[in-house]
Parts: sequence; C-alpha cells; structure tokens
Amino acid sequence: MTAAIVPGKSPRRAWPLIGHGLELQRRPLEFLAELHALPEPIVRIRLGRDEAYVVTAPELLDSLLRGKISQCVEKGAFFDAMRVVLGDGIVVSAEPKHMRHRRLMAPGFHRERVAGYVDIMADSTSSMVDAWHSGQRIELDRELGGLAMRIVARALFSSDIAEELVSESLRAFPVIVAELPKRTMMPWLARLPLRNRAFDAAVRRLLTVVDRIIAEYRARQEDHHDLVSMLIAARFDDGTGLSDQEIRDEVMTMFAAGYETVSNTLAFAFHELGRRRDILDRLQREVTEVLGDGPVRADNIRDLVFTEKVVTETLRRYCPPWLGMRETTAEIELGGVPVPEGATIIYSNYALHNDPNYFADPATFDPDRWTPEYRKAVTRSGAFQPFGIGNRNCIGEPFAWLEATAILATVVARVRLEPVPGVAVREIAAATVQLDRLPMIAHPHAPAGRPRSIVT
Ligand code: HEM
Repeated sequence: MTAAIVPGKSPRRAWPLIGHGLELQRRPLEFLAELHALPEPIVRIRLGRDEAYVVTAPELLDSLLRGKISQCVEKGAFFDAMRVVLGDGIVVSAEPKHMRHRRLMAPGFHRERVAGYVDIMADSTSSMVDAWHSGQRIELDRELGGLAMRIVARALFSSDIAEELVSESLRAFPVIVAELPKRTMMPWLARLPLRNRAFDAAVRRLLTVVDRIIAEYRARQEDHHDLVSMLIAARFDDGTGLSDQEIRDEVMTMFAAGYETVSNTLAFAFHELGRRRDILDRLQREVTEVLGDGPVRADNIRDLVFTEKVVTETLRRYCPPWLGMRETTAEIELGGVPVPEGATIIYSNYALHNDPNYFADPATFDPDRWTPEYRKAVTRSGAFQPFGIGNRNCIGEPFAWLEATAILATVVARVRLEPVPGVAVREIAAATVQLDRLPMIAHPHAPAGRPRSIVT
C-alpha cells in the first residue's frame, strides 16, 4: 500500500484500491503542492488500480506539451466524461480532427477580430453595474458568471436569439459544471439513473436550444459577424464545411471553456481588490485617467498597463485550470523515466504558479512583480502558462485577456466593491479553481454634478 514515486520516495501512503484518488478529490490543491515540493520532477501516484505520472517541472511540461513527445500524447479517457456535453469539440477531439477544426476556427480568435467584441464586453458589464444601487449586497461570483456567459453567448450568436441561450445556460451550466468533474474522477457515476436525472435534463435542454439556433442561422443565411456565422461559412481545403453536429460541438466547447475560466479569474481579482485598498486605488486612478467618462474601447486597452498586471497576477495566483491531463499513445521517456503506452500524465498550472521554486513569495498577491522583463523570463522558462502551451493551448486567449481587462476596468470605473464584514470566502477546486461565494457591497461612484438614479 505504498505510493510509488519516481525516482524518490512516497509523499504520502496510498489507500488500497483508491490509491491517491481520494487525496486528489478531497484536498487537491494541497496534495499537488506537496508533490511540487518533492525534489523529483516527475512523480508516480496511484489513481484507483491505475498509475498516473505527475509532472512538476516546467522543462518536462514543455517536452510533454510542445516537444516531440507531444505527438505521443492525446487528451485521453479523462476527458471522456465531458463528451456528453462537448461531443467531439476541440477540447476533447483527437488528432488529426482536432487540428483540422482548430485551423478552421482560428481566424475567429485572431486579436484584431476579437477586438470587435469589446463593445459587447463593455455594454454587458455596464448593464450589470447599472442594476446595482448604493449599499446593495451583490453575490458577485454569480453576477460575474452570468456576465461571462452573456458575453460568450453574444460573441457566438450576436443576434437577439442569444438571450434565450443565456437564460437556458444560466439554468443548465451550474448543474453541468457541478457534475462533470465528479464523473471525470468516477466515470461509473454516469450509470446511476436516479442521480443523473437533473444533469441529463439540463444537458438535453441546452443542446435543444443550441440546435434550434444553429438551424435558424442556417435557414436565414445571413452573416451576423459572429463566431457561429463564421463556423457556418468556413470551408476546409476540400471545399466541405462543418456539419450541424460539429458546429454544435464547437459551440458547446466555446461555452464550457470560455465562461467559468474568465468569471472565476475576475472573482479572485475583486476578492483581492476588496482587501488590498492600495492596489484598488492605483487601479482606479489608472482607469479614470485612461477611460475618462467613456467606455473601454479596443484602442485604449493597451494603456491599461496596471489593470493588465492585476489580471496577470490573478492568473498566476489563482490559475483557474488546476488540473491538466494527457494520455500516452505510445511508450515515451520523460525526464529519464519510462512511461508506458496508455498511461495517464497529470500536471497542474495552479500548483506550478504557486511553487516557490519559480515564484518568490507565491502566496502574496503582487501585481508589481510583472515587469516586462520578468514576464518574458517566466513565460520563456515555462513557469507561467495560464493558457497552456503547445498545439492544445487556449484558442480563446486573446478573447480572455480582452474580456478580463475590459470587465475589470469597467467595473472599477463605475463602482467600488467592498467585502461583506464577517463573511469568510473559501478557495475550492471544482471544474476550475473558484471561490465558494463572493458577497460584496456595491458603492457606485456618482458622476460629478449628476445624482445617480437608484435602481432597485
Ligand atoms: C481566463 C480565462 C481562460 C483560461 C485561464 C484558459 C485556459 C486554458 C488552458 C490552460 C487550455 C489548455 C488545456 C489543455 O492543454 O488541456 C485551454 C484550452 C482551450 N480554451 Fe481556454 N482559457 C480561458 C478562456 C477561454 C475562452 C474565453 C475561450 C473561448 C471563448 C476558451 C476556449 C478554449 C478552447 C476551445 C480550448 C481548447 C483548445 C484546443 O484543445 O485546441 N478559453 N484554455
């Protein structure tokens, strides 16, 4: 009943049958941090009856994700539980399909194209803030979740039908994202009929809405200048396009990958700002200087230098994707350790970003560490990789930077958010790293010389 560690010693004894799976379920962030504290760059643990290899060193991650070895790994069985929602979208699909689809979708995520979504981001954020009145308690985590969902939905489907998708998603996604990580660790849960009724119904309803909207788009044959119009019009080299099923899979994939990651990043940013007045004051000064009375625009984003540092430090300290996984499709050698075909490899960007070997004083939230030189150095070394690396890195990265920066600047320009006294919030590792709740009190700034209307 020992955990086999390659090549060093066991971090902690494993339970028979369960192995370290229980640790990974019950105290995942602590367990992964313990593995990072070991001197070995690759560690073998037991997950149930199987073994898994945990990679803790950036140089080995580099080999795994973008070196030659990356051609011998796929997403693997770990991601199978997600297929019920994502179908065979690019987060889960294998090569060569993954690259074929990714290339087709890539133009929709180029920086210049994404800049066109800044108005959707600014408008949606303003509408959220307009509904808050002075002294109101806001459940900010939920507000940000709804906001990020609305923004992705409007980027995918800009026409007014998107609202129906937003309402359905707000109902369905909380059920889905609470269940999927459990099924990923314990796939047999999917076979328990009574337990799965709410989940199955949520997935069915959501897919029905998406299918109907795609059918409507096809029938209307209009270019709405959004991601779905682009997917419908896109053609492979042989002149064929994506089927309705493939478009649905990619739409669900964008949704699932693109809303919680952003909303949880922002929730952590506001949590830190709520307890770090010094940082909030600097941020507010910058935002006032850059935006004046106007909304955030694509051409003033680059002047929000400190705002971007706050987002960067949030992505370091609270990197949402805490668990990465791959499965080998051939025997490989990683860091001198032979890894057989079909083996599971685990890594954690969250643990890496909080590893004192790579980041001084990692628990301290310090946006000032992000000088251009520092950023270049930690990115080049592979120690900082919130959006992943290699051919499966985040296709939505430019969208995510723009969105996080635009939302943060818009909220800070309009309102001061303060923590609710006496309420403790807790960091948890669900589908992504998140706060268990984030109640805050809103204090909108009254525009000079104009009393604020109160919306209740
Ligand atoms: C703060 C926000 C975000 C973070 C931290 C993040 C992080 C990541 C990471 C680490 C991966 C790689 C996963 C792996 O290697 O297994 C990834 C993949 C992906 N992300 Fe994001 N993401 C964010 C926002 C978004 C947004 C806004 C979208 C879309 C609108 C998006 C769409 C995707 C997709 C489709 C993939 C799969 C790419 C592929 O396999 O080719 N993400 N993301």
